[in-house]
Amino acid sequence: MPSTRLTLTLNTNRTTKCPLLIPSDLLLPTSSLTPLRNLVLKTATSKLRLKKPTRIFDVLTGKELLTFEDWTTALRDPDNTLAISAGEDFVGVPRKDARDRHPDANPECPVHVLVEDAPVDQLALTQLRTTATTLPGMVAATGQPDLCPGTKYPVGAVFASRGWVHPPLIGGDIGCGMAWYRTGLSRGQVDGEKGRKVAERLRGVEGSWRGREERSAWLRDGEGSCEAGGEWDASVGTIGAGNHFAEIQVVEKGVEGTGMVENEVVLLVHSGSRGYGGSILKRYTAEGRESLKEGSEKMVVYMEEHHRALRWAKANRDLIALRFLSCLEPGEEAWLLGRNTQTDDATTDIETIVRARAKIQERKVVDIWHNNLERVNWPPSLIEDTATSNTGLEAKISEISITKGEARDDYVFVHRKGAAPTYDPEHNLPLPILPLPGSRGTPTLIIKPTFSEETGWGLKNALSLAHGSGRSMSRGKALSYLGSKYKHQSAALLEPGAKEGTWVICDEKELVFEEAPEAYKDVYAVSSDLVREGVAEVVGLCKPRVSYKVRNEAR
Ligand SMILES: Nc1nc2c(ncn2[C@@H]2O[C@H](COP(=O)(O)O)[C@@H](O)[C@H]2O)c(=O)[nH]1
Ligand SMILES: [Mn+2]
Repeated sequence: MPSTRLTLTLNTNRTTKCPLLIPSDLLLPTSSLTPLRNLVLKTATSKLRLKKPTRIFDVLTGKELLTFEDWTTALRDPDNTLAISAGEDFVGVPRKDARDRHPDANPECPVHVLVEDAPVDQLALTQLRTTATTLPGMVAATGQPDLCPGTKYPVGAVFASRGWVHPPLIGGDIGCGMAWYRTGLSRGQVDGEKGRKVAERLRGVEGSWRGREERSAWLRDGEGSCEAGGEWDASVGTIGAGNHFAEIQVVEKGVEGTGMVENEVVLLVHSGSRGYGGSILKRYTAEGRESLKEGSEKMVVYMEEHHRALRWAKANRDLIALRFLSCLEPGEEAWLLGRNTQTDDATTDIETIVRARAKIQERKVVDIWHNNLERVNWPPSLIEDTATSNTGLEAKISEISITKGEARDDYVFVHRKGAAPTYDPEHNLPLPILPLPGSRGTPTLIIKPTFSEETGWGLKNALSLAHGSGRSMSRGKALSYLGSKYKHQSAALLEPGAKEGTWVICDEKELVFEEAPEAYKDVYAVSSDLVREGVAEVVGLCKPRVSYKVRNEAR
């Protein structure tokens, strides 16, 4: 039997590869698997420079090679590739062959990639294309310019499907999103050294907010209660780990009529459904079946739970804003509720809580979910309406048909994972502005979605835009590379380099490096891709002054 040729690649970076010839005597049914495994792992150590390789996956199927049968199946395909892992699970979406393809998969699914200037990782493109062509029901996929690789599915991506929903595509942080709130401060109160004082005032915003009954009252909206249960509700009003943040920004270039006024100060809150969303996803992926058929009992219940988590996430952002405003505008009575009382069983009358939540809405400029699922009319089109059709494009685009379809072929489920919507689902109207944040050290652009015949009225961008600049380095890489680059200067990463810089509150050492501005792509490259593709305009700009991630309040 001739020897078998294959390729080894890093599980976490498919661009690093090396060839390997397996001698035929290692593949006899009577052979032990140990020499074969050792040869592969040893080659990975020497040629791929992987320090401690322990697991081997078939890239085609994503299956870990454990038994003799696994090995023979994997080596049957000429030139197959094995992904070598240092212990982590398989990264990416398996490319199943035609025999295994789901009957509702669409190998011809159109994939738009709106990227030219922004750098994009090959693994993210592979994840985007593989997901679009293998999961059932896919009708369109779009890679936004902030596209980057996820564990299995990409971030900065939008997938539209018919007849199926896929909970893992939007991930566990259901309802994560961003909201801008106006504050009563002006730039003179946050520029330069003043920013340090403002940062100092941001205390009492960690840990559970007040008592159970007050939280329960806060978690009521126009649809009733969106409580998740004591365990999860205790975290409402908290920012959470990772790259969630609340940031005080100066509006450098405002946008008339939107609440973003030049030289005023706004608060950008980025948070989601905390542990609650993750607990939902876990239940729907526990059995390994990740796609839900439309109309099945499981899908209907998932959609209900997902909707509740979206509402919870909004209530969370509003409560974070209340807690921050209580520090920023201490004399304002409406925000007093944001302060924690000494005892957990103290109660406030429900009226006060309802009033405070209403007051927060008055300060809100925009609030979007960037991890969510939505049923929308497809393909997007203009509704010909004699009342508006002669009054110019602006009037026409407010009539884009987004959620009105009834027949099955009229609508799709848009899955957003790290992608902002271009319209307000509640009022079914295009959104006037959206935040496009860069990082804690770079501007947040104010962008306006645009619609035109050339973009298929939103088809090309799947009615979505980039939600940020996206990572240029994985967390792991940022931690090791930036951690050693700034080894003796980590404190300097938390202070503004110049008058216009940012005071950063981040009492978690690893997060300082993982979330450093250098770990993100250039926000201007992302915006120029959106503008060139004809899906957005840049209409204004904010700059960060105080960025709050996490504070050890005992200090
Ligand atoms: N203005 C700030 N922007 C930030 C910060 N940290 C991250 N980011 C940007 O937000 C998005 C969020 O991405 P998500 O996938 O976690 O939702 C990210 O792409 C960055 O561009 C910050 O501290 N301040
Ligand atoms: Mn997010």
